[in-house]
Amino acid sequence: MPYDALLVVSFGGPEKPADVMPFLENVVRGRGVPRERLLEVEAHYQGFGGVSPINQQCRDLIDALDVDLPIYWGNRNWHPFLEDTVRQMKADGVRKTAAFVTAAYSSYSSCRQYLDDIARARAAVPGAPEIVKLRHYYDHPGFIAAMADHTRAALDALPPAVRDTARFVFTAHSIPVSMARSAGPAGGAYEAQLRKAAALVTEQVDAGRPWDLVWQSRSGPPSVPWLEPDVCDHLEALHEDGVRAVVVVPIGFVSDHMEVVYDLDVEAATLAEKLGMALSRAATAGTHPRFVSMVSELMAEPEPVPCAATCCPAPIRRS
Ligand SMILES: CC1=C(CCC(=O)O)c2cc3nc(cc4[nH]c(cc5[nH]c(cc1n2)c(C)c5CCC(=O)O)c(CCC(=O)O)c4C)C(CCC(=O)O)=C3C
Ligand SMILES: [Fe+2]
Repeated sequence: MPYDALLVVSFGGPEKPADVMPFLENVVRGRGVPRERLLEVEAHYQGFGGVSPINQQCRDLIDALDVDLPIYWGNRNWHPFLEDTVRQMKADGVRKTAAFVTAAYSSYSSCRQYLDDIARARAAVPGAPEIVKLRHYYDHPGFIAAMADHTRAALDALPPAVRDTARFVFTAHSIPVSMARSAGPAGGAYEAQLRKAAALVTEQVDAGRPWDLVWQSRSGPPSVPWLEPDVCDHLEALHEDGVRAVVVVPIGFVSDHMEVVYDLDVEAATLAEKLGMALSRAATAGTHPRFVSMVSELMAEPEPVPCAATCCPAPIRRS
């Protein structure tokens, strides 16, 4: 193996009430997210004591990893910041590290932006180690097996009377339609990869069961089109079609983020309750043993070919 360390790269999240606004300012800097949306999202975080589950999820994953090398962790938007981590790696004499990013799919937000974060952190640290981002893993047997196990468990948790007719509703973070169009080397990769992952999970759990892919956690100004339908609108539509039960599978996230514990476990769950629809939410990959072993498997693969510079381009911003 050519690496002498593993670097886990993640989004970052607040860990106390006073962190929430500065964290959100970091996330949306220069991105045209309306103030009202920001205040709404702030309230979601404050409703959970100002703590996002994401950082603890990163610590749990790092504890679970079976990797015989030093493991480092750096975030885009909150402590520990990637640049500080890269500085520490340099001080420790790391020369070449693999980077595992906690986002499985191609798009500007889930791939290119992390590459840019890594490049910026390296540029700020003279003599920084070489950092090799591991490949996309949305269709890796480890990720799929973890999500299939969790989907099966969520299905089994539904009342027996509605279990056979329950629909699988896969959800992922919505992104602007323009970002979806330019995702991956030939465009459209975010949606195509999500569809592939959802199909693989369904095939393993119960081939032939009807499933849908829908979106959640829309941000940005209302004037900009984002991927639709939203998961809540979709639950209403399913209800009107007579569907009585759903298994909601957050296939777009690799661990429980605020989007999962608020937008699904509070918002979607409240709506389902109102509609009289049974809803069971599948766990995210988290520290599932097959997801954990996947990381070592990725590190043992030949070094991935880097993405082309034109892949998943940054959105054009008017500000
Ligand atoms: C594709 C994608 C992923 C999946 C890939 C990945 O995992 O990276 C993801 C993950 C996450 N997004 C997160 C949080 C937020 N995302 C926001 C805003 C945005 N997300 C976008 C896309 C994505 N986001 C986009 C296009 C925006 C608009 C602004 C911009 O162009 O960048 C905002 C602003 C407020 C709002 O929601 O409006 C927040 C607070 C957290 C942390 C949650 C926690 O604390 O547990 C995580 C893991
Ligand atoms: Fe986001």
